[in-house]
Amino acid sequence: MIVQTKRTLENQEDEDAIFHSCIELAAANSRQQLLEVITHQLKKTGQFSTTTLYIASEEDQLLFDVFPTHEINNASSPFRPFVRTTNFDVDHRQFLKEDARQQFERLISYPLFCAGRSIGHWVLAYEDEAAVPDVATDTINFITAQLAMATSNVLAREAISRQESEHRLLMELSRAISSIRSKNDLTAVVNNNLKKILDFDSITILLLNRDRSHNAFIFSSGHPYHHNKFLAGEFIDILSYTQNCLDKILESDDVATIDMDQFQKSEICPPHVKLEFENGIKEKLTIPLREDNHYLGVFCVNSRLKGSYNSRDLEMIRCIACQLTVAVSNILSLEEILKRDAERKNLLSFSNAIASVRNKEQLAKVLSPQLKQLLGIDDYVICAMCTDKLRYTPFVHNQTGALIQTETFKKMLHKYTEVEDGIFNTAIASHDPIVIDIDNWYTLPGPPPADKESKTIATAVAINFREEPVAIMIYNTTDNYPGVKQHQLFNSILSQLAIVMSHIMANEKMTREVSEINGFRQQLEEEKIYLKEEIDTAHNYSEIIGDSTSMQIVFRQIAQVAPSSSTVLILGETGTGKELVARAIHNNSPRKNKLMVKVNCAALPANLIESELFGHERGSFTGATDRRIGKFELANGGTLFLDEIGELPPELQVKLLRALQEREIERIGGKTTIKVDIRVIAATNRNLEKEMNEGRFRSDLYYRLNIFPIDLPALRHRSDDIPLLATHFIQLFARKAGRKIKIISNKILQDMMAYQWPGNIRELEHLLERSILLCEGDTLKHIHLPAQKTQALTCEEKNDEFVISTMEDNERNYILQVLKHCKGRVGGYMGAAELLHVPPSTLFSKMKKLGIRRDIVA
Ligand SMILES: Nc1ncnc2c1ncn2[C@@H]1O[C@H](COP(=O)(O)OP(=O)(O)OP(=O)(O)O)[C@@H](O)[C@H]1O
Repeated sequence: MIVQTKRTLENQEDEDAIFHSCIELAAANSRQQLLEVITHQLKKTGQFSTTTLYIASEEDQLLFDVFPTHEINNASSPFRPFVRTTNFDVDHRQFLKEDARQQFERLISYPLFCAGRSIGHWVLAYEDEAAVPDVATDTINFITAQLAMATSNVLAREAISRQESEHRLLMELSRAISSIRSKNDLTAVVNNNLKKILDFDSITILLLNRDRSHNAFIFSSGHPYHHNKFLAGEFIDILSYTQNCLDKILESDDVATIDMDQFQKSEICPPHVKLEFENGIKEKLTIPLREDNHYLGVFCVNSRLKGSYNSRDLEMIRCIACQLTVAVSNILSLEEILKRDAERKNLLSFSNAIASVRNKEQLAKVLSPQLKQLLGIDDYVICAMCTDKLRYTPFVHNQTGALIQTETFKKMLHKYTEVEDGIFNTAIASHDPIVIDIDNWYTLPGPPPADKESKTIATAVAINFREEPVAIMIYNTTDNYPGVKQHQLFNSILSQLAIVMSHIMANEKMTREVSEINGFRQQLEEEKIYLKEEIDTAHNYSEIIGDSTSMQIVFRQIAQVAPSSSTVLILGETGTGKELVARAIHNNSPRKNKLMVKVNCAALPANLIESELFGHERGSFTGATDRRIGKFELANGGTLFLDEIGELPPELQVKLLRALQEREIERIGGKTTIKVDIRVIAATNRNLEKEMNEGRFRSDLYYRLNIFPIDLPALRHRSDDIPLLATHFIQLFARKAGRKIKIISNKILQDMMAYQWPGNIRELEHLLERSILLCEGDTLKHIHLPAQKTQALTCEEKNDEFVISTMEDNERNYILQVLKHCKGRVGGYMGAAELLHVPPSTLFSKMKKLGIRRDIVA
């Protein structure tokens, strides 16, 4: 109900004034103009002392307050409680301050309606009750309607202009944000642009990386952090934002208002927020910066006043947060790009640095500064799995690292450790670096010892390269594990490292193998020289001289056994020609194009015979610096001549027996058996049967060897061969000495035939060689038979002289004798060819060569 006025308008002048005022009201563009019309024009009509216009906006906003004693302040306005009522008939003065209450006797309130909606009240204050005019209701309605419309117009204009301004500022912000490239740029925008749009005391922007493992803060210039002497720069990088606090903020997903009085008491309140509180911040508004499903950060507005932000401000904060999200996303992406770029550069520099590395020493030299520079790693040991795949051992380490210099670490650098030690195997199984718990460290069986005093912490990372795992153990004394922050770079570096290590390992293996091959080559060279000498020697004795019946038997046996691969046992006193016979068997066998390898079982120390026979692997015994193949392998495809077999130690007799039975051998220290195809010829001057009976020679080996025995007669038992042998050796040594000795006295010959020859043909050979050297003239008149057996003879008589003839002559004469004996028959039963053990065709060609005609003989 509208309060009735006491006085009525009396004349037309007043009506004109009201009409005029209303026209002016309609034309008012601003509060100022509106105020002027009310105070100057309408005052004439209302004759009030002062007036107030309340607008019932959402926030009960006071539009005008022209009370001289009151500040324009929403909170303190005396009419604030009534603006939502359409009228009030209470004694308004009770709401006035003391001085105002005394000043005004009457307050009249007129409701203002616009488009059917109450928009506020027009309150008139009168100092004197009597001064209240008596205005007609129509007139009052007319004026309030005009005033409501004018006020509504001004409010609409203001709203438009405010929106325009906000729009302009947001555009500016948007422009500024679009040019943000770094945290520094963002800080500048926060400081320069936000203040124009929003009223605040300070701003905090929290930036989160994807896994929220660390975050950075950007503080506006008014923030107390800028006054903290420990913190320099516009933003800081800290980990102190407790996860709980962060989760709580992000949970809201919209603007959340935090009462700092309460929050600073809670456990989850981070230190910098406490600092804000201590610096007078009473209210904090937070809103997450979210892009799709990722939280990029949090935007915080800090205020020293509580409840100072209205819904329009909150909308503005949301709007700013949207823009900041774009900026933060750009910053993080750009940082990621720059980080990747830097990592690529670092990786490239790392690749270049280690590209030329060829060995461990070079690797350590290059690696240590690189790991320090790129990842901040000081003390590290890189371990590689051994070839047995059961153990691992340090491969390369920082030789100048402080921790590694300690005695405990030095010891572990030469250790082999089981792969299943709880560290290496765990590191291999894990895709990520594993951090080793220092307390468990001591309970594990094999890991490198840690220095408990230095509080060492180890990080182990493993990588596989071509199924060869290598692990890097990094030691440090802080819990800021190197490599964690630059995980990707770390992994890339490790992958490259693994490649280089595998190259080094391959190089080392190759060098080892090359040296082994060189060893073999050298060995083969030696073998070649040895064999050449053997062959040269063999060639000297390629002819077995002897015509005695016993030698005929030997020849026959050689011819019988040679074509087969049967084992032959040659028995006979020393110097009877056992080796010569062995070589004859080999040269007449299908194996003649391969080697006949001789092993003198008596000439080697017992401990070397095995290696000599079967070979050995590198490192299989002290002194085995290289791999060496044995005589069995060397003779593969040919003949193995085991001279002096009777001297073989019993333990080797077993091994030899096995090798002969299995036809395969095993190198000393070797893990595999090697098949060999050899023919064995053994020889001894001992009575092997007696040796066997007396237990010095294994019976099984004896029977294995005694498959085809050839018994060589002692020279004293075939003395009729002495002239032939003497002729052969005199010719040989005379030629060698460049002499022409053709004649030997019959006396000497008879003495020689009477001599026992304990050294057999070798003794004869040496005696004649010496005698020829001492002989003067072309007749051998003296030989030096051992005195106790015989005496030196001097043969004076010419008719006693033994005429030396050539082999050819001897051969011719002998064939002639045989042909005579066979009555000129060459082939067939009991023909000369059969008696001489040669094919008839061979004998024919021989006869042709020697100029023997059958018919002459017959
Ligand atoms: N029938 C032979 N004709 C020519 N030379 C022979 C004959 N028999 C042996 N010799 C020579 O006698 C020397 C000794 O021969 P060989 O080494 O073969 O005897 P051995 O029985 O093997 O001796 P040892 O038992 O001492 O090893 C050699 O120089 C060899 O050429």
